[in-house]
Amino acid sequence: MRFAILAFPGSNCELDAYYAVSDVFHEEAELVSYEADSLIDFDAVIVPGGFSYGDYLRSGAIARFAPIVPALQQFAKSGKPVIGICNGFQILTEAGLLPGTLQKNTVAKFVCRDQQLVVANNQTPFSSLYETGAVITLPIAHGDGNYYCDAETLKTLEENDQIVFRYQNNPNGSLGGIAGVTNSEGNVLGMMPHPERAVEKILGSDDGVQLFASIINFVKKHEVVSYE
Ligand SMILES: NC(=O)CC[C@H](N)C(=O)O
Repeated sequence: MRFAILAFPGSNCELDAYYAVSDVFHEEAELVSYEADSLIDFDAVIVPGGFSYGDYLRSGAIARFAPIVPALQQFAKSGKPVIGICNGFQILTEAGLLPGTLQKNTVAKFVCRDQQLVVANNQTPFSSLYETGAVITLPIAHGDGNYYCDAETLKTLEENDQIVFRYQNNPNGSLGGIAGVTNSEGNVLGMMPHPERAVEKILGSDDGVQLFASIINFVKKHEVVSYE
């Protein structure tokens, strides 16, 4: 299968994602410029972390207008998996592909450390190989990771089982300790922690392995929806 890994000016985690997919999982990966206008022939898209456009205005707020974004929106509509990690999550909320927004951490600091998470839902293309309720460790590294949405949206997220990961010992003030959510269709995930930095024991954790393996399983098990 083929992963597209988007690269915006200021992205800095695209090579980590590329390494995880190609060297650890031996799947095809291609870096796709923010200036491209098509995602035809890809099976999954990773919107990686970083500081797109210097995080000016708001994290992700400028990237949302990049030429690749209409193709990303169309790709997401086709039902194929899209994962936004950290700045990628911020871009997906700004692009209207995920509910809610990411505000400044309540501690008003950039927080960079290993973080325990609870897998809140394993019935998604991104989490099927975890047990629901499992506690996993992934690194976090963000200044704007404080997830917020209005009360009605939170109710919908809970009723539809769209919350995939929650923090233990909430590091950033996120509503309900939310660390990762999907769209209502379940094929777009945004998460602040970095699974691509936790794919080998030597990195301190390999708890991100099941996440990528879940995506690969999902694509290989399902007939690929044709993309127009
Ligand atoms: N690692 C990242 O992607 C950083 C995300 C974002 N720019 C922040 O600091 O909140």
